[in-house]
Amino acid sequence: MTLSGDFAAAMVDLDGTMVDTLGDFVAALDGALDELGLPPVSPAVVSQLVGKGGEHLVRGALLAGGLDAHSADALADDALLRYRRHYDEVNGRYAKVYPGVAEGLQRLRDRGLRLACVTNKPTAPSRDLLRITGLNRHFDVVAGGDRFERLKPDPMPLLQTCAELGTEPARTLMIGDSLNDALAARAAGCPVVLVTYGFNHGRPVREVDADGYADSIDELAFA
Ligand SMILES: O=C(O)COP(=O)(O)O
Ligand SMILES: [Mg+2]
Repeated sequence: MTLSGDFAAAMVDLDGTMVDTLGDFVAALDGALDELGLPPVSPAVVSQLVGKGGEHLVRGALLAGGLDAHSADALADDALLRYRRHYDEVNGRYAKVYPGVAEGLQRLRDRGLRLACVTNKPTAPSRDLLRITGLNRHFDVVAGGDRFERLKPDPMPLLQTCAELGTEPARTLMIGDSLNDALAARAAGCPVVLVTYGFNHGRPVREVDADGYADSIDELAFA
């Protein structure tokens, strides 16, 4: 797809946009659930829970495992700690970079855009995953969810990242895979393109209001 505008930078989401991390999420959740004596959750359920941060993922997995809301809330903090420990262990093991990502990021850089990774995943595992996949060399900034008071879909992570990049939101393209990214971008005043292969909370991504949709980051062209 072709974008028109004078872009100074791009903010790129991580899970579902650059890297298919479903296998890592499933393995880490299963490790935590097993310690708690709970059954594993299916990848299909996990894929609908990804993108809104670890708290949302773990609570959703507990509910999907049959716990009622009260029991899920009571277990949530403990389960989250176990999940994060397992995630750090498996981070990158089952992850796959989507086709066209490395090439697409290189093309954005060749156009002179500065790049930031803006994800609801915490910063440390995000940096590790970008290093493991070799994508880290493209990024000036890696902004994980723990750096901000509020996660996407709040515009705060995008606005603060634009400030760090020194770019105006209107000239900073958001590339994401979900409603979460699109809502954050709209509220921040950033143009937004959604990739068509990601998670989007289990819903068709073209239902989401965005400036465009791309089958790969490498497909992005500029007028
Ligand atoms: O939910 C998460 O932990 C991360 O999701 P995101 O990289 O798509 O923001
Ligand atoms: Mg995502």
